[in-house]
Amino acid sequence: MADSKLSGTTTIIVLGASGDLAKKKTYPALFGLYRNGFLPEGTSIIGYSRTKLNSTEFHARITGHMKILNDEIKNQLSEFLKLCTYVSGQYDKDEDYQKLDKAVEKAESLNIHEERNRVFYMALPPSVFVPVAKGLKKNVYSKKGINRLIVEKPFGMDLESSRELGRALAPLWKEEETYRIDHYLGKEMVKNLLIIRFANVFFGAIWNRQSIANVQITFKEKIGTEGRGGYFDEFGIIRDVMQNHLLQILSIFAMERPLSLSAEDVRDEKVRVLRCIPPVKLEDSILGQYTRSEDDDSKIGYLEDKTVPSGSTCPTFAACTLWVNNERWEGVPFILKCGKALNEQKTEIRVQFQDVPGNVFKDAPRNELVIRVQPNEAVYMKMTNKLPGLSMDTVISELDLSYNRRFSDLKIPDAYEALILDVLKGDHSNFVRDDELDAAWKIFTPLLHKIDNEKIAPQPYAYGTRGPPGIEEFVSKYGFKRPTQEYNWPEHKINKL
Ligand SMILES: NC(=O)C1=CN([C@@H]2O[C@H](COP(=O)(O)OP(=O)(O)OC[C@H]3O[C@@H](n4cnc5c(N)ncnc54)[C@H](OP(=O)(O)O)[C@@H]3O)[C@@H](O)[C@H]2O)C=CC1
Ligand SMILES: O=C1O[C@H](COP(=O)(O)O)[C@@H](O)[C@H](O)[C@H]1O
Repeated sequence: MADSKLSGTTTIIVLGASGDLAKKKTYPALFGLYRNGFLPEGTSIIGYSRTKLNSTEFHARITGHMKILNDEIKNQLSEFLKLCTYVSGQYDKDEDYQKLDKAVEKAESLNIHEERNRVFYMALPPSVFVPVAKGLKKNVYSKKGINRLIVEKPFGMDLESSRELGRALAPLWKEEETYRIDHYLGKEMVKNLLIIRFANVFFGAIWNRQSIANVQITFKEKIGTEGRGGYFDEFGIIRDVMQNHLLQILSIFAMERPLSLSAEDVRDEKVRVLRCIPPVKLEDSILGQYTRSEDDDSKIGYLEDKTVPSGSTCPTFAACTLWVNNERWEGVPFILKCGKALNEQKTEIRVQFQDVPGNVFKDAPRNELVIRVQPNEAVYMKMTNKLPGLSMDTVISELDLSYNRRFSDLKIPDAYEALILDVLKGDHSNFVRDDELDAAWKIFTPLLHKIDNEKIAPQPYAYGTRGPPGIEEFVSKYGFKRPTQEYNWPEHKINKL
């Protein structure tokens, strides 16, 4: 039952409905599902948070980030808003939750179905996860249907706090009722990884230490922590992005073939590979913190942000090399890099293959497979080709699967849309299991404690650059080789015309 598709009356309750995540991600995703007919018939959506808002104010808030491109969408939105109501209340008061329960019952009474399912989405800061999970279980839990609880990251600050959170939630919500979101698992290209790897015989054959020299998983953002400095400073870039999003990508990239595509089989393999990774060492890491831009005065340094504590040593950039000690990967460096206030926005996996053995050509650079998660989803393989003409000169070219050309008529769903739909279907495959979380924290906790306790000074880098100056040397230390030949991607020329 717990893993089945919801039917009957379904109420989605968004806790923290007045907040940033709810307005930027949760409600736009729910609207996307509504427009595409993916919400179960008779769904109601009830927002709950402390702020007192009337219905007009609430609707204005949750629609602020929705793209209303034409009249059809405008009409759909006004129908969608009829499903969305709001209740204000505290996170630690039984009587407020009972008020919420009454509102849910009222919405349910409009439907004839016996079964009454409730999906609770905690778009909340972690400090209130436990009181809210308790209040909901005690006062709002459905006795006549299925209950599901969606929990946002961060799941703790380190191994111990994550276990503590787990111990507090476990007696209230069963593992099969809990959906821990890592929204990168809902991204199209991350979901595609399983298919690229296990449905293509040629990739299957070279996915190992014999062919692959190194793997880089990179997350870059152009914006800094503007306005979020207070929150960010407690966590830093490793907890914000690397320990979750990048490690999730690594685990799917490196895991063995699952027995089946069932959630437990997939997650068993992810856990198994995570357990082969020893804790990251400080010597295998480089930390950075951005300073003022050299050419744009509006781009201030991290420490100049008024929400950041003065003298903070919080890293806004990190590169860490992980080792997967198993038969497939021993000796292959997995370089995870992430940072804010950098030169570009992108998330990609760059697989660099070994040198050509016994090479007879003057300049045959390494092959690379690039899986670009965002923006402009693409899979391309950089290969060496004969330069057309009378010589035997070589040129770097590409086998290119650019989604905007190949799948131009298909829409790539938003990650949150895909994940909320999975919750409605009862599919846990793209959610983080408790033992997976534990294994992920074990890899990063010793390093995080060292950074926090010893206040390891990050290297400064200017806003809008590629990161700390040492990054080049860092990646080349792990065997990454930049080609000596210039590489021109034809689209660059087209864009310049
Ligand atoms: N389908 C498509 O959309 C395709 C697009 N292209 C485009 O062609 C261009 C070149 O492709 P590609 O070679 O894959 O990517 P890049 O040249 O952007 O990056 C290649 C590697 O070199 C590093 N690097 C980039 N600039 C520097 C620098 N100045 N100094 C040192 N290291 C650097 C990058 O590191 P880091 O990531 O850390 O910056 C990355 O690891 C890109 O813009 C790419 O998007 C190519 C093929 C297909
Ligand atoms: O979880 C987080 O992710 C976002 C980046 O998400 P994306 O889908 O826009 O790539 C990041 O900005 C934020 O700091 C982090 O908490």
